[in-house]
Order: sequence, then C-alpha cells, then structure tokens
Amino acid sequence: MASYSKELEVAQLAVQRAAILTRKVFHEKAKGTISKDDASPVTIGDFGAQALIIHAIKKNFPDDQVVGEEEASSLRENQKLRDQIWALVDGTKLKDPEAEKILGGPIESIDAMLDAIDAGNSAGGNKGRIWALDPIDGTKGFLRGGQYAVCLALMVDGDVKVGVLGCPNLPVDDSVPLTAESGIDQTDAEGKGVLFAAVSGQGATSRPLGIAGLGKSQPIQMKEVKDISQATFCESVEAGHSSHGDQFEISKKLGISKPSVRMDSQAKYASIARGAGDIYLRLPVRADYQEKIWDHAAGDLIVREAGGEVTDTLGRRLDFSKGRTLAENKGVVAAPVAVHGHVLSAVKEVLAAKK
Ligand SMILES: Nc1ncnc2c1ncn2[C@@H]1O[C@H](COP(=O)(O)O)[C@@H](OP(=O)(O)O)[C@H]1O
Ligand SMILES: [Mg+2]
Ligand SMILES: [Mg+2]
Ligand SMILES: [Mg+2]
Repeated sequence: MASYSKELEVAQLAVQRAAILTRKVFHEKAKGTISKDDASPVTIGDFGAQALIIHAIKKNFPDDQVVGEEEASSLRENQKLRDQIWALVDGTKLKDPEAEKILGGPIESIDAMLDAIDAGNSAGGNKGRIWALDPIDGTKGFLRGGQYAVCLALMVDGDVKVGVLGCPNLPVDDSVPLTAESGIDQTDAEGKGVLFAAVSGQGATSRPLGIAGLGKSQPIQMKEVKDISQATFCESVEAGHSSHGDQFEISKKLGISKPSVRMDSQAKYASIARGAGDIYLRLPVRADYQEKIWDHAAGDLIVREAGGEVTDTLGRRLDFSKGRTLAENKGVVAAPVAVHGHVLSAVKEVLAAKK
C-alpha cells in the first residue's frame, strides 16, 4: 500500500500557507469580491489560495492534474483585481524556510500566478493522479464572518487517497462540542485554526493550523452515538445549498429535539470527524444540481477514516470518478458507521413521503 507521506506533507503545508493568505483577507473589510457566472461570489482570497496551492502541487508533482474551483479569465481582464491578488500572493510565506522550500518557494511572476490558477482546469475522471481543490469552501461564510475551509484532496484512479482541510475558524481543541454558535467565527484569535488530514487506510488527524512548519498531530475519531435522539446534526447555513425543511423532518424522525448546528463549508465534515458533532445532512434543494467534487473529496475521506460512513441519500458511496461533479450522487448523509443505516432509513422515509 502506498504511504502517500510526501503527498500528505506537501498538501498540509500548501493548505497551511494558503490559509495565511485567506486569514489576511478574512480580517480585511474589502475582500475584492466579484460575482461569477452562476451569481456565486469569489474573492481575492479564493484566487490567491488557488494560485499558491497549485504552484506547490506542480513544483512537487509536475505530472499531476488539478480540478480547481476557480479560473483566471476575469483576472486577465481586470488589472486592478489581478494586482491586488499578486500583492497578497507575493507576500505570503511560511515562517519556516525549510517548509517554504518543500512548497517550491514563491510564485515567480503575475503571469505564472494566472497560469497556476488556470492549471486547475482538469476534467477529472477515473484515471491517474488528480487533485481536487477548493481554495475557499464556504465563500459566503467567509464573507459573513462564519466558518470556511481550504480543501485539498488527491484522487488516484478516481478514489480519494489523501484529504486535507484547513479550518481557520474552528477551535483547536477537538473536544469542544458544537453549539448553535459554532458556525459563527468566535472572535478570539487565540486557540483557533485547525488542520485536518487523512490518508486512505491510515486514519485521520488534527493539528493546530500554524504559520511555519507542521505542528504536532493527534488522531481524531467520531464520537460513539449511544442515543440517536441526543445526536448533534450539522447542516449548511445557506438554505439554497441544502434543504433545511427536509433535514428538519429527518431529525424529527430520529427523535432529535436539539436544533441543528448551521455551519458553512467542509468544517461540518471536520467537526463530526473529531466528535464535536455527530451527523451531517445535505439534502438537495434542486433535483438537477450536481455536487462539485472539491466540496466533498477531503471531507469524505476524513470522516470515513475517523470511523464514519458517507453516502448519498440513496445509500451510494460518493463517486469521485465521474468528472468535476458527483454526477452519480444526490445529496450527502454522513454519520458514524454504527448509526449510518438508521439515519439513512429516516432520510429515505422523508424523501419517499414527499413524492
Ligand atoms: N444549489 C446548491 N446545492 C448544493 N451546493 C451548492 C449549491 N450552490 C452552490 N453550492 C455549493 O455549496 C458550497 C458551500 O457549501 P456549504 O453550504 O456547506 O457551505 C459552495 O462552495 P464554495 O463556497 O466553495 O463556492 C458551492 O460549491
Ligand atoms: Mg464558489
Ligand atoms: Mg466549495
Ligand atoms: Mg470555493
């Protein structure tokens, strides 16, 4: 079995470096936000983080492909935005020169930055080594002052082998349980920022999200759910991304009376993987929406390696081999292995009753 130790190190350092950039933008009022073709927002933080991460991947693994969420066409036309991003990218370094060297050093020029962003154009698929990158997942949360995540995963022949999530606004302490407020950034800068990682067959870990080399990691595991009615379930903040109504019906069926924890981004996967919460539900709002692979690849592996099961609403494993989207899946149901079947039955009953 391949160990993927080099890939894991590069991925974690690349996410950690990109998070230095996103944190800077998070604390600035002007985030250089523009609207994409699908009317969703993108910021200078998203572009900058994508450039830095793809640069590091290409320096280390020149033959690998990348499926990245963003592309640079709007920047090629907009010099002001481009210069703003370059100023950020050019000034972002890890404070450990050895770690910086592992990432292949800084990006050489503005053109190289734009090319790095556009190198995220792989069509994906079931052959070879392909990275899935979401430079800022939960951009709406990022703009609102909520949770967000820098997400990177390596797929080999369509199967996720390495997953890394940088969550700058989650508490470092794995044992802090989720509360209704967990989706909002807790303003105190101390003790927050977590780097989650998993390698297929090797378990999942967390460590503080630093600004130099990698801190000491510890294994994480999902919490045992003894009584499902006491479980904590997570869902998106955005009602346009998943059906709050269906998710409420499902939780009611499970006897859960606690309100859901609403949180942006794959911080939901990370939070249940470390046992701070128990269940993550993402029920489709539109029948024709195809989930993007970069919104799930890292979280799927981290949860499964922490003792969870992740399927769609029909009980199928998420299939990352179909291209840039999860074309063969509908929605997401993530829970500890021991209770996943029970949760899935409730999901199916609620969806059947709607028909
Ligand atoms: N109609 C829809 N259904 C499900 N997900 C959607 C959606 N429209 C956008 N999204 C995705 O939802 C992601 C955020 O998820 P969450 O609601 O869990 O924070 C977005 O990622 P980005 O923020 O990276 O664009 C985007 O890709
Ligand atoms: Mg987006
Ligand atoms: Mg996303
Ligand atoms: Mg994104």
